[in-house]
Amino acid sequence: MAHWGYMTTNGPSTWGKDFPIANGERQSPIDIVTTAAEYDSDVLGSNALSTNYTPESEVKLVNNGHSIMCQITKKGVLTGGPLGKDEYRLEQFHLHWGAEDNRGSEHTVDGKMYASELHLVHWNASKYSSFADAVQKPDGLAVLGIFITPGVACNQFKVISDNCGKLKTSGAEMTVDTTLDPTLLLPSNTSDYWTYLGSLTTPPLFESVTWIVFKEPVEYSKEQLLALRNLVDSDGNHMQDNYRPPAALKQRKVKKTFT
Ligand SMILES: NS(=O)(=O)c1ccc2c(c1)[C@H]1CCC[C@H]1[C@@H](c1ccc(O)cc1Cl)N2
Ligand SMILES: [Zn+2]
Repeated sequence: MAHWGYMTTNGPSTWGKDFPIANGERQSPIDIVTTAAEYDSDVLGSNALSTNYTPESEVKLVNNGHSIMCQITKKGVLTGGPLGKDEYRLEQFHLHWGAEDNRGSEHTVDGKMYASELHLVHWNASKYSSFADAVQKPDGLAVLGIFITPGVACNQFKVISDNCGKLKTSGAEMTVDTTLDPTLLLPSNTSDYWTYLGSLTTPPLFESVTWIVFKEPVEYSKEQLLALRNLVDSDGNHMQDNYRPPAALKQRKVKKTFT
């Protein structure tokens, strides 16, 4: 099969051919039905989700043909909440977005799509020796999902959006000599989130992700969203609508930390 992508010929509806797990029991993203989510108090209090990220001193950006990715080199740790005592290390972050503001996120909330969704990908460093070792394990990964809506510019995201023009083509990489604190990419409220067991949202679709999706969206400016839409993918087309539509919930429950 031609390399997977998001076009009619190689998009999400065709992925099951090469990646049968596409129709698995714990696929992502999902539509979050807010009234069906179960309040779970034990992810609060002492066991609150906690991020302890070290600001990057230089930023490594990669156009990997499907998204724009920032490879993390410092030792950022995510723990607590649904992750219990396990410490998950920040490996990279990337985004998904639409051709227009009315679509682009992967998770939806009662059917509502946001303009984009930022993913901070972590691997379970308490149990596994590397990202590659963790990527296929059922408790191997944890991804923070942050909804993005058009509004004021996000200053911390400027280092990415200001450099998209230099990362136009698939495979382009660059290192920017500036600091970036991943904590500042998170919404101000990190206590209210939904969480469920799911998968990577692109091939290889491994069912190894504990998803944590924050309720509060963050704002990026129109220009910052346009910078993403001007990237070029591995087929030479504008990198837009690089989101997978929601998969079936099947026998899963979504938990929430707020009433
Ligand atoms: N939308 S997402 O956050 O669910 C997502 C989906 C697929 C992949 C990733 C993130 C990223 C995360 C780190 C690995 C990378 C990628 C991959 C690359 C090389 C590999 O050998 C394996 C993998 Cl999984 N694939
Ligand atoms: Zn993603």
